[in-house]
Amino acid sequence: MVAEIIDGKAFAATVRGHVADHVARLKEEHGITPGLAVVLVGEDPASQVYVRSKGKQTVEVGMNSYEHKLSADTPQKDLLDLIDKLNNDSAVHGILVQLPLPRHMNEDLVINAIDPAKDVDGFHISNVGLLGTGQKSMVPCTPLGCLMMLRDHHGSLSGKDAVVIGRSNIVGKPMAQLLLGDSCTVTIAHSRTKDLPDVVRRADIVVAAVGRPEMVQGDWIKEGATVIDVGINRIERDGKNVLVGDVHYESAAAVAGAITPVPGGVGPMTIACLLANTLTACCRANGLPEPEGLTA
Ligand SMILES: NC(=O)C1=CN([C@@H]2O[C@H](COP(=O)(O)OP(=O)(O)OC[C@H]3O[C@@H](n4cnc5c(N)ncnc54)[C@H](OP(=O)(O)O)[C@@H]3O)[C@@H](O)[C@H]2O)C=CC1
Ligand SMILES: Nc1nc(=O)c2c([nH]1)NC[C@@H]1CN(c3ccc(C(=O)N[C@@H](CCC(=O)O)C(=O)O)cc3)C=[N+]21
Ligand SMILES: [Mg+2]
Repeated sequence: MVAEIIDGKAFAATVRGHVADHVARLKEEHGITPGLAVVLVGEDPASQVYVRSKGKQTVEVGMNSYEHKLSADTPQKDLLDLIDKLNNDSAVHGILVQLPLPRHMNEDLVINAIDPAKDVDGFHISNVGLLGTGQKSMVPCTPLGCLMMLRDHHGSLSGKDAVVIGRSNIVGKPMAQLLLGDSCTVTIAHSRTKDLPDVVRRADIVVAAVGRPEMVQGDWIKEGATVIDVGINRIERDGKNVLVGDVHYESAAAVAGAITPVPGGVGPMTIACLLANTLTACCRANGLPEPEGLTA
């Protein structure tokens, strides 16, 4: 079997197109422009790259982008004051604080200081609780992007065996909740899982969110399974810096039914879903109907 390549880059462009259309209508009919504030603390080069492309794409879909860059040694109190200001700024509909934060900061405390209605990452405990109980919430962007690609590829996910590798609060756990919501039988694997290859072999859907370059091998994959590779790992190969996923692409693509590439898979969908969430937050804040097909 040669896997179908799930083109996240193209899908993301389509999602951004829907967002841009809706934003244009909001402006025309209501004079409202959605605004996204992105806060970056410190100078991590990878984070700077993401923040730049988020800002660029925000403007491209017609939204306002507000970037706040704080130095790595900023006191936590100053960050909390900034979040308070953004919470109370009616031009700001979405707030994203880029993670990870410097070590002297308490990530849970900072995230939970964001107004849950503006928490476009979906990391606030209120949104986590709403998602876990099947209530309307802000859904984390990376898992939402994965879900959109899976629904697009399969139609219904009902009854499928899904394995999520990784149990982080930002990817693995919310991904598992979304798959459960679509009636998959969900297994969450992690570093203490016994015989991971054997667990993965049972899955119709594999979502890899581990942070270990090319760990998932082709001979772990059931023939015809769908493989979603969330991993973003920068490694050196033949003297060059390259980006690889958590899945060994070549061997997995030889057995899978469908697979997302890295780059060009989950990453672009994550940013498209951030814009979708910002639009959703703006519509909710103004009591207007939400865009269709852009939420879980
Ligand atoms: N494309 C995108 O938009 C995004 C990509 N990412 C990428 O996704 C990956 C995961 O990110 P994140 O969830 O934040 O990572 P974390 O480091 O927070 O979590 C990694 C998870 O993988 C598990 N794990 C580690 N080693 C193994 C192993 N050998 N076998 C099985 N499980 C293992 C850990 O288990 P345990 O809990 O037991 O330690 C943990 O649950 C990274 O490559 C990251 O860069 C992240 C966010 C967005
Ligand atoms: N509060 C917060 N929210 C996040 O959503 C968040 C975060 N912090 N911290 C870091 C991770 C990582 N992340 C990515 C987003 C896009 C790509 C992306 O677009 N990747 C491109 C390649 C980009 C490149 O070449 O480096 C691709 O996969 O094709 C990757 C990774 C969001 N994250
Ligand atoms: Mg983490």
